[in-house]
Amino acid sequence: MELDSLDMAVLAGAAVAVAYFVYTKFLSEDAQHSKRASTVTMGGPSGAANGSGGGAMSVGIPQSPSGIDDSDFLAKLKATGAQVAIFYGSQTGTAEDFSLRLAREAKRFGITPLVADIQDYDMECLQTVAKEQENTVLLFCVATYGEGEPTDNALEFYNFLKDKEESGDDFDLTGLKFGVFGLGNKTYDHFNAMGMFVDKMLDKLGGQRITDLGLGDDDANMEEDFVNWKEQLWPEVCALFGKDPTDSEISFRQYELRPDLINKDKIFTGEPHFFGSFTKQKRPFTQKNPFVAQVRERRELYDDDDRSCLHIELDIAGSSLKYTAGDHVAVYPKNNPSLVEALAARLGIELDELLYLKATDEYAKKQTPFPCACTFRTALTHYVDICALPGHNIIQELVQYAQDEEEKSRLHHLVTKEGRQEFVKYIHDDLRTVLELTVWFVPELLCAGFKSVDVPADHLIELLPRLQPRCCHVNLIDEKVPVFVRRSTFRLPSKSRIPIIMIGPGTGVAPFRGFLQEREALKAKGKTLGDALLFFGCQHEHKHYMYREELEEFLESGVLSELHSAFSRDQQHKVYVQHLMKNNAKTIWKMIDAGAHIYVCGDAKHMARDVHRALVEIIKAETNLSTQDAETQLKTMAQQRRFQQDVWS
Ligand SMILES: Cc1cc2nc3c(=O)[nH]c(=O)nc-3n(C[C@H](O)[C@H](O)[C@H](O)COP(=O)(O)O)c2cc1C
Repeated sequence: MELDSLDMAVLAGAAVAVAYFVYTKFLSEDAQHSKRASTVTMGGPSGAANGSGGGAMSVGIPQSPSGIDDSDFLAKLKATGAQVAIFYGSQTGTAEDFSLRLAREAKRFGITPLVADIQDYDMECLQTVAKEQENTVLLFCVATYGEGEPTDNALEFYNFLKDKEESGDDFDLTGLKFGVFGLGNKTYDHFNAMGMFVDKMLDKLGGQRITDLGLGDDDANMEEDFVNWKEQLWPEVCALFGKDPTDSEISFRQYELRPDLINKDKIFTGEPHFFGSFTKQKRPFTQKNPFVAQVRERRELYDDDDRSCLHIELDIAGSSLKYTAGDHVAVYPKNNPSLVEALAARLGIELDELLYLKATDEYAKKQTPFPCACTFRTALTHYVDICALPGHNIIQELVQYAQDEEEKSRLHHLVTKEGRQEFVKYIHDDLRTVLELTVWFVPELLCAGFKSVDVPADHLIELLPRLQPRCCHVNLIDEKVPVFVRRSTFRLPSKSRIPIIMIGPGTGVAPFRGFLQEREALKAKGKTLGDALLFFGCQHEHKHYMYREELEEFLESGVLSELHSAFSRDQQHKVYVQHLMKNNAKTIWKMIDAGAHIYVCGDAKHMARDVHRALVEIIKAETNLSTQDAETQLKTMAQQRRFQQDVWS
């Protein structure tokens, strides 16, 4: 069956099950692009699964062979002679990928880069760097999460800067040359809060901003924002080091093939970090060491030939994985085997051949782009995102491999200033993946593809972004999937008698199923339950009303007090959850007034905004407050964690 779009909700039943939701968009059965790396939500009452694992593991990514203390940034700068240091604060890899791209480009200009995970260094040394290394440029690529919070790896740096701000310490960064690119999404309330904060603080502490703060918006076009920012950045940096900013045509390889380093006893098979971790499972299970869970149940929730939404239960018995209702379960995806085969055929490689890619720079933090050695099949299946939309950097590198002059100039045009609009249309609007660009020879794409591009497999693999934990359709046919728990801040009130209002259309209902199961368990223990309202919505009642029976049972047992469902396409005028909320304005206000907690889960772009607007209107209408005051009230509720959102776009 060919699917236009696939929504998958994996939801929990008992303590051994987990829940997640996925959005994967298929361009076609064969050329698919994963539109959104959505995280995953735990369902079921909070819990843990006990048991024991076993076996030893070893680290797969070699450490720097330089012999210097890896946590001493100043020493590293001196040893490497780095002229530009690029720090990243990244959760799902985009900021890290951008940092690596900056490093590659620096090399192209003849400037020595150093890429650094922001959590790896003690930032107290920045003052000394400012004084002793006045020619060094520090760049920061930092993403924003949660309610304007830093990524996990940038938390310490954030606290460090906050501390400097509040303590008024004499921490002087005069002379420190810096530039910041923030990664965010405009559909969130706190757009790029972390990027803005880092930029503001470095300036406040005396640093010298060499280029304006860049604000990337992945709701619009992050790639374009990044390219625009770099266009201002490089002339400044090149001027500092006496380089020519137009002189960047030389290809630069970050990794080289090193068959001599292959140890036949240590061939990775897709493990994200530790050699042998898939076969010898040893607790604790984390992102680097996921638990390989058995798929226990898989069932279709929709009755629709065009769309699919799956309920999947995973067995986490014996894992000791702990979760609280509202947490997410992340899954390591795999690329579609038929796409891998097709790509291999195009690249002229034998999939079972072994591959070892080693950094050309011995000081590079990552000595291999992913665990090596492995087969080409493993690399293309588990480690690189073969369905990514190509950024400027990939196209720029492909130019040199185009055999046909016309194709060469068309490709080149896409990465020039004049070709900017065409790039956006050709790649982003039309969702054209690397595969389609260079490889895919289905007849209708022949004219669009660049079939003369003869790129070596190892170079393409080096350029492709690393496949990130999320969910992928291939998991649906797998019996086992590597998973780990991502903590969320989406939490039930500490006291069960506090009323709750849940708004979760579509797969946004997933965490609420977990909340209701949690309440059921609390009720069974004799706890008093406050009122609970659920606003659910879907297109068609008879096709997409997932978990209807279960929700009605919760209603019957009193675990759920009221269930309001909106079926947007079942009548002429579209009805959404926000309309039902307005119809129930008085009840909602009474509950808010009584201390209710409000939860919104699902689409950030339209639903969450409309629901936010509806709440403001309800508060306004029931209290006679001005719009501004009603908004302030909702903001205060958010600060008190009485208004929580888990949304994605
Ligand atoms: C759960 C979640 C929360 C987010 N919260 C915010 C936010 O508050 N403000 C913002 O500007 N962007 C927010 N974003 C968007 C990310 O910052 C953006 O996708 C970024 O590219 C991620 O970079 P990374 O892949 O390096 O982690 C959020 C994304 C997710 C998935």
